[in-house]
Amino acid sequence: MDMTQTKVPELAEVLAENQALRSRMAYLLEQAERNHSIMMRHQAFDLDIVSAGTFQELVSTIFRNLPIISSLDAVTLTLLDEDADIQSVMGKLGVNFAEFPDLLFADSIEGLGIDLAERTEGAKPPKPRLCMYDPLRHAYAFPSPLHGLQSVALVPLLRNKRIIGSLNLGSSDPTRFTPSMATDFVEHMASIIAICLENVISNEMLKYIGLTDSLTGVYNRRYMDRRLIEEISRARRQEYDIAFMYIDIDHFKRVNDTIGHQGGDEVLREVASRIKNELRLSDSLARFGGEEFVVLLINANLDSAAFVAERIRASIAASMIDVSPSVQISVTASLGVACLDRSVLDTPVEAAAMELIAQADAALYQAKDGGRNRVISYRPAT
Ligand SMILES: Nc1nc2c(ncn2[C@@H]2O[C@H](COP(=O)(O)OP(=O)(O)OP(=O)(O)O)[C@@H](O)[C@H]2O)c(=O)[nH]1
Repeated sequence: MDMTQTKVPELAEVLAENQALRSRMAYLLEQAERNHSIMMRHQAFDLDIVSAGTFQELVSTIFRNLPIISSLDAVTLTLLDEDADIQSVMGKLGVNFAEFPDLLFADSIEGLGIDLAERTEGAKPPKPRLCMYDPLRHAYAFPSPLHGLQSVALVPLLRNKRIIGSLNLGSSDPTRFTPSMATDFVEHMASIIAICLENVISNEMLKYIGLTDSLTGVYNRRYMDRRLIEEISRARRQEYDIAFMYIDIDHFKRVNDTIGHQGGDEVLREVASRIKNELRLSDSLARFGGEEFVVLLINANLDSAAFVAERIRASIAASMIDVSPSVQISVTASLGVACLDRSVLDTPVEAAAMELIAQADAALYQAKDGGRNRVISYRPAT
């Protein structure tokens, strides 16, 4: 009997084993390549969101890229916004929420996509919840779910163990998110998203505070000076009219003397609100300091600006202002209106802005001089 033959495997066996190893290797290689490509895509995504400079940019990047790089069928983002500050400030900074139907806001932690019953007890931060999609339980996270949603991951967005929102991922594959799966990857992704969100929100809030008047909530002089330059350049390019209005409360010193400084502050707030009610969304209102307000009107010639000014004057004078339950006061205001002269194109924009402000101021002076509680339009001497 030939002993060597029993020890040496058949050639066919070796070939089969070799083939199996090769295909196993090819599979592992393919997996490694796939994982590498996923990792690269996620790294690119991380870079994109880290470099987003504004809230709008960050949110658009998340909604545009995350479904693609993670092969998801649904992505929604819920932000905890108890006093609606985020919505209010972002709205004022020009974020159009209609563009982001998957951006949701919750006024309490219960309104997030996180199942409170499942939240980890004690000081430990809540963990992501991966499970089958349930239209009832997940209605908060997916208010308008796509047809065929099967499994979801509700991932808390945490900053220093504080919940700031929830990232909600959905798939039409029932095995994509299951309770037994490891959650490190989604947790890591959510932590980067949470940092980015907190950064842009704080930056936008700071930006907003620097451009608004803390007493009345309307814009301040810094904002208006900047805006005026932008709008004059645009109005010149696109050939439309812009008008500028100065509004000064009459005898405001007397108001303060009669009802006190705090009462005066209340009057300023109410006057700001009455002016705002008469404006279009495209117009902007700022407090230039003291009892002076200014309005920049887009697409308005001198006559239409004077018409709006008259409405503002009437609304301020129309009814008493409730300073407190027992104190009411009646105030009037004088208004000066001027329109940008678009025929003069050789003046630098900054000089044109100063000129426009000065013209409205001169008209206001005439309104004061003429007896107050009136509107005067600036008409250049011909
Ligand atoms: N309550 C309050 N008063 C302010 C504020 N800023 C300025 N004032 C007051 O506004 C008053 C402005 O008075 P004046 O500039 O003399 O003008 P006026 O009394 O309104 O008289 P005319 O403008 O000529 O009608 C001053 O008494 C300031 O102290 C503020 O933030 N709050």
